[in-house]
Amino acid sequence: MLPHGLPLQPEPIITARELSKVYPVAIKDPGIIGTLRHFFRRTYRYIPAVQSMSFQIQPGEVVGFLGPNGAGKTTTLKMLTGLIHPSGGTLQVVGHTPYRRDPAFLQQITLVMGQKQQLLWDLPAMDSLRINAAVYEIPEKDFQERVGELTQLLSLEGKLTQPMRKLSLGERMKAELLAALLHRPKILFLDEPTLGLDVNAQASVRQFLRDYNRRYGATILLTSHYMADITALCERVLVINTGQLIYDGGLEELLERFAPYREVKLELAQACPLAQLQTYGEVQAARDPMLTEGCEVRLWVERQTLTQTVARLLAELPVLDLTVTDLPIEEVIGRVFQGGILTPTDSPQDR
Ligand SMILES: Nc1ncnc2c1ncn2[C@@H]1O[C@H](COP(=O)(O)OP(=O)(O)OP(=O)(O)O)[C@@H](O)[C@H]1O
Repeated sequence: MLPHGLPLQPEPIITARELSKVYPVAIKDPGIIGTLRHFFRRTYRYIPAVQSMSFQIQPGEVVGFLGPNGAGKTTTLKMLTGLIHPSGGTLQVVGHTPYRRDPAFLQQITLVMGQKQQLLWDLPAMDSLRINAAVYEIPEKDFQERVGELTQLLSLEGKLTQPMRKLSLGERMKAELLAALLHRPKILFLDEPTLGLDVNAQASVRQFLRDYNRRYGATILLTSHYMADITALCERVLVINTGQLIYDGGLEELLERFAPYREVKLELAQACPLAQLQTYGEVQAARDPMLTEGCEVRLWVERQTLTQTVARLLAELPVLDLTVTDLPIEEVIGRVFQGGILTPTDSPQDR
């Protein structure tokens, strides 16, 4: 505790300052002349994948990385884990500079990529786990204990002795997680950990990650295109667009600030002209092909005027049924990406 009674703020486990990555890509003109020219004198185009990104993460946090395709999420994870060298800025992860790849650093982190496997396809997972145990110098007793515990947490009983190719996609992903956690890392970097899994398998991976975070206080940084992963696991999100950090803060706050609408679903006794519907709110005609001849309408109405608008709808239109719901989270995030609603400094920390 500090002298004035405030709890001591722990040291951040990750600190990125002005982090950048530019990929040089060689340009080759088509044809034999282009090939020859390319051979003797290369010209490059530079892709700014990550631009001047600064953030800190505290031990035990679960943080979601959100962004559309090509935003720079994987590039950031690769820099955080030391797989690639930043082009600019500084980075400290558990007190280390990642790209030096010190063994003491590697002992404390793990990276799981949903589209890449580390366990060998034709071998039972247990054989690969033994190799990992040797690499990380895990004593036999600890190995047995950890495999037992993780097997139970992941419901993988009886699966580790079968060749990987005989396991389901979900079981393979869980075995990958088990292998990635055998050395008890303090930070988990997860790139699309539920990619391609069915809803049940996704839910069980999520549940596992939540339990693991609580049990060991592990810090988790994850990217996912499934919003359910983010809402179930992350209180805080970093939103990246075209390599820039455009939001750093609470997920709830992001939704509150950038979804100032609610969806009003109407069933009308008879069709109503579009022009009139537009006086009540934003008509989601694209989502309702029946709009022109049918009687079902979806409107996005500003929260502030919701009560008056609903009263007007009921008074002025032949309403059979009316429901009000929050916008689906995917819609909100999609709007944040598309609309440039945020600017690079528009995050709660800056206000
Ligand atoms: N090795 C590379 N060489 C050149 N450009 C690259 C390389 N890797 C990524 N890029 C480019 O950098 C940008 C960021 O890519 P990155 O893979 O980090 O995005 P992402 O947010 O993870 O996307 P996704 O959600 O599709 O996985 C993209 O424009 C991509 O084409």
